[in-house]
Amino acid sequence: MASEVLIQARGLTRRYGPTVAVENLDLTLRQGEILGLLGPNGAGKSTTMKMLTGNLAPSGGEIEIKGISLRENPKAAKRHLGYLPEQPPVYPELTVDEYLRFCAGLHGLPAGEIGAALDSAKRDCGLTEVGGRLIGNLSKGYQQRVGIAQAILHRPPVVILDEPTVGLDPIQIREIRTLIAELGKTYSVIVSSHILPEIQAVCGRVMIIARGRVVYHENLSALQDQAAQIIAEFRRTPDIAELGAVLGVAAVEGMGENRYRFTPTTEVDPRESIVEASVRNGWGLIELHAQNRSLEEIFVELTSADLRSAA
Ligand SMILES: Nc1ncnc2c1ncn2[C@@H]1O[C@H](COP(=O)(O)OP(=O)(O)OP(=O)(O)O)[C@@H](O)[C@H]1O
Repeated sequence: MASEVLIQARGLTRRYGPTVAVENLDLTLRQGEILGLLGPNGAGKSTTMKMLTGNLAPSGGEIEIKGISLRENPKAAKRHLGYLPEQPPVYPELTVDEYLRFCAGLHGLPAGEIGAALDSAKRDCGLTEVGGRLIGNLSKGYQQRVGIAQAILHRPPVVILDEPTVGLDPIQIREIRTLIAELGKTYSVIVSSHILPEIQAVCGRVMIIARGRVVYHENLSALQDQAAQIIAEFRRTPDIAELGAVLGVAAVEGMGENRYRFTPTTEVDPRESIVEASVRNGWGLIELHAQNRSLEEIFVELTSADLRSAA
């Protein structure tokens, strides 16, 4: 049985004057998922997250959190969300405990539950030892943990983290990634990043956005499948429709000078059929090899293809 839908956004659009920051974006988050929102700087990730968390009114579209309309009933809908904005909202002059206690009040936790909520959020985020320390004296990685702790204090089913590793050193990045993966066992998470390996490390599903539009939306293994490609070169120009119809070919595109790039289906290796089709049609196959593109290359291709089509 499919798990419960926690966030359902349809046709989300946000304009800033003439700039369309997010355009007609649909997004679904189900129970137990870690969804990655991946895109280059300025793609619209923060704008999307601000809308999803009720911190920015959309110019168009609808958002439901656990079936509650964020527009019609924002207070009830937001109760199910924890949010870490791109700039962590921590107060350097407070201790970790003072700050989390203050946040517990903002989340409306009953006084009798605050102590236990603090203990559990600190435990989940590896902060138990630093409760009495001033936030301003903590490393950036620990400050980020504090930001995450305030997002989970009230144990919301959904946690939304905007670029949680920006500005951290490689060790801190690794620690925060591990923490997000751990959180994914308890919470459903949306995490944004402009760094592909980040999303690869923690997410099951990825949504790639560029210039405010979704350019790819699938699970990561499907993106991995796209990475396997076959390159062929012919003496004579083949019929592209016939190439596309070859057994095992999901897609084909010309690379110029009678070179073609094939994306195979996941079931069948099309190389033998390409050879047969070439012999049958007299295309003169002179080169055929498999090539594995990195996910990084696919990401750049997807996001820059969108830039090209916009231009
Ligand atoms: N308050 C604003 N006023 C005008 N334009 C804005 C505003 N906020 C964002 N934008 C524009 O909207 C677009 C999307 O911005 P957004 O911050 O959502 O992107 P992002 O993917 O989060 O990028 P980054 O990782 O750099 O924060 C950009 O072109 C940005 O310049």
